[in-house]
Amino acid sequence: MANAYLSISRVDMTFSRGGAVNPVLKGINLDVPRGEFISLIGHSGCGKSTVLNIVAGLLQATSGGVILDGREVNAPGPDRAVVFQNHSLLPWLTVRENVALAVDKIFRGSRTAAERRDWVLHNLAMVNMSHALDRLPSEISGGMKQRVGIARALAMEPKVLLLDEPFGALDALTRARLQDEVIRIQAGLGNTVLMITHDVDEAVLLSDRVVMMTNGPSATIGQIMQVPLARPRNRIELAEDRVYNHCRQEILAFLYEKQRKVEPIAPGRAATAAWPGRARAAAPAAASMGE
Ligand SMILES: Nc1ncnc2c1ncn2[C@@H]1O[C@H](COP(=O)(O)OP(=O)(O)OP(=O)(O)O)[C@@H](O)[C@H]1O
Repeated sequence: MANAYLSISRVDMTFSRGGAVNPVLKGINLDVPRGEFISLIGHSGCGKSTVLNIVAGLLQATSGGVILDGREVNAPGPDRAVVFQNHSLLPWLTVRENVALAVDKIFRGSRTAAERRDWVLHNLAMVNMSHALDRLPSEISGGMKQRVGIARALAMEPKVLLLDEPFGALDALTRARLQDEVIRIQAGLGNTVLMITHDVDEAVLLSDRVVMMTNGPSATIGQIMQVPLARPRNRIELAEDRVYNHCRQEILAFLYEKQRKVEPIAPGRAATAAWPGRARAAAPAAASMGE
């Protein structure tokens, strides 16, 4: 793609340990223009985090590589901020200090102390955390911790924001509220985002494109779907929207029909099932769901 900002080219990844070889990714190609919001969806264990970690520079691909804004990625850097499912705030620092640590590290040479302080406050205000600046991570809820993690990532002004199931550990209502905040922030900032999710609605609601991965081993991109929904998006209005529901349907069909995942049943497991009377009836349904 001529206008690719982030380019993942011919990426293969094989993990080897003690003679065992695990070919996880095969031929991953993805070009992302600047400002695009991409979701990566696929069954558990197919290699989504491996893709994200390669883009983050935390893992080196076995072959192929990643180019971001014309430069090859081969180590972690401040141009790629990662938000993980479980917050990674330093427990002995307050909300404000956690964000300030990253801001000071990146902008010490280019912004004054007052500018950096204002920038920390601005980003925490953006995620509605101004009321808890001086609290420790242990004194705030899980959703608030994720907000601080998002503020910290945004404050770094990364070229690409990498979100690894950022709302995965939250209850449904908190998750919805945070998704709405990300929609609002994204409308203003237009970040380039690569987000891993297991949630079909989340993928459709937030993304410009949804990238669907095949099952491993040697997982690859099976399908890419454009989400032709105007922004800003409103979850309540979209619930009845024909295009929204078509997009949902397409992802569900990919995951549960084309990439139907059958978990292997260990020898002898069926016979020793906890509910012997129900084992035969329950097995097919359980086997069809990878996630
Ligand atoms: N550092 C590593 N060393 C060895 N194997 C790894 C490493 N990281 C991932 N794997 C293996 O690669 C495969 C893909 O893992 P990965 O975490 O990327 O999948 P995923 O799709 O993100 O899974 P989930 O949705 O459950 O988080 C798994 O078989 C996993 O065991």
